[in-house]
Amino acid sequence: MAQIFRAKKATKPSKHLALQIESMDHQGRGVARHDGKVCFVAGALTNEHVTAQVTQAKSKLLEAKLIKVMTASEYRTQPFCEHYEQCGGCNLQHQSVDNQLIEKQQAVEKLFARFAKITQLPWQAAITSAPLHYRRAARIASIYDKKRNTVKLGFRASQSKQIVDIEQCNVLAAPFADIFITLNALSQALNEFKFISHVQLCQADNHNYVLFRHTKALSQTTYQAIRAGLENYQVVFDDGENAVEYQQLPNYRLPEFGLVLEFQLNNFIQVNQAVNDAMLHQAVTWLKPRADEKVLDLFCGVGNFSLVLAKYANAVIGVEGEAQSVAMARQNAQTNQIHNVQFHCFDLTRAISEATWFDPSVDVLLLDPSRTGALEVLEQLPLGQFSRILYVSCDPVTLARDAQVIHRAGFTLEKLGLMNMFVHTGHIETMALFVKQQK
Ligand SMILES: C[S@@+](CC[C@H](N)C(=O)[O-])C[C@H]1O[C@@H](n2cnc3c(N)ncnc32)[C@H](O)[C@@H]1O
Repeated sequence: MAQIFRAKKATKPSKHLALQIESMDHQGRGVARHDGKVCFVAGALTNEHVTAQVTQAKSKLLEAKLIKVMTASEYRTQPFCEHYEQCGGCNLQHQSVDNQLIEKQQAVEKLFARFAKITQLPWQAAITSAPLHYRRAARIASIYDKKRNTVKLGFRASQSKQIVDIEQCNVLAAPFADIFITLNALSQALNEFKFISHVQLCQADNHNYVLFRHTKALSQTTYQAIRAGLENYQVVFDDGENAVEYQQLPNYRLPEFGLVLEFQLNNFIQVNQAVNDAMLHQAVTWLKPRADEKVLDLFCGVGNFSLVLAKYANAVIGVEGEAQSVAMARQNAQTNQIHNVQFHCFDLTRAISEATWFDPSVDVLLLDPSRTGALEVLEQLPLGQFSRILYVSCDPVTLARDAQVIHRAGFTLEKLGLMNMFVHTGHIETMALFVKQQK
């Protein structure tokens, strides 16, 4: 039987579209319209006229790659980093810092109007940060290329699993900006570097830490060579099975509150120290916890908010899902001699009927969830028992969704403020104060 061979269809690159950018979304992408569809263009700014090529088409949405800026926004700036085009890190370097905040605020307004049906937001001044060297913690990927017998070290490329070789990163805390040179030299000199899956950096207040996560045992020679190459840092190793051995645990100080918090490198800590200090100050100023009040701090980590609030309130209950963070929070309460706080380990997506920490006499609720938000717990808590709810959010979509639940429970959004925790990135961090309406 004759076989028919059909020539493979060549994938046609889509033609370039001329687009007028109308606004920016909550991920920092330009938003335009084309043929009745919404089109997202990463790298484009409001009011720009650009050409772009469609990379993904859905029934109502298009995603397009920026080809050329025909008319530039007055807020367009020259990116400061040579890796900007490839690295998935700081995707807003082409936008002035002030304008980043304005656009982020507008993106939050749209989400609140859409999900929570709240308009006229009570904006307060944003918490801002130094634009460079603000990141005290970061994770560097380390990938072994078997074919070439080389190790690639760097950050993930934008929307990809590829690693971008980094030479210098100027948003990292100053002691780490050039560390890639040393790490690359070590990876070339040491055969066993191929067993390293990632390197974690952390500028604590006592030392600068570098953690090497390895998937196979390393020889003493490799341990010593890594330590010798990084003699100005505290080097620690994590084999994924045994507890990491620290000569001294990393810590950070909260000078305004006279606290020192210890943590382990796999615990969550707020990445931008200056913004964290200002955020804690703002939380106390907005909440005004009184000496006769009890506070519930959900998603409490190593006690960042709980221990501060315990200085003002009658008692604080902190709840956190990661056992090791809870252990650190308890230790931090002890070393700081704070006795009116208790910490509980609990997965806050679970039924709170199983919670031993629930106390119907708590007056104030603070929530600081990860990006998935706090819907499960908010829908279960009898919100009417609280007089104030402070929501610290790292995702405006889940904040707006959860705000609807709080709003429906009879609370008014009284204050809202951005916190520019991750300058030059599309991340939006927000603090929202809800106050129970008087009947
Ligand atoms: C954004 S961090 C905030 C931590 C702390 N409030 C701070 O300021 O450092 C979110 C915390 O929520 C915890 N978490 C995430 N999902 C959780 C869950 N389902 N139940 C309980 N805790 C969870 C994480 O381990 C992390 O410590």
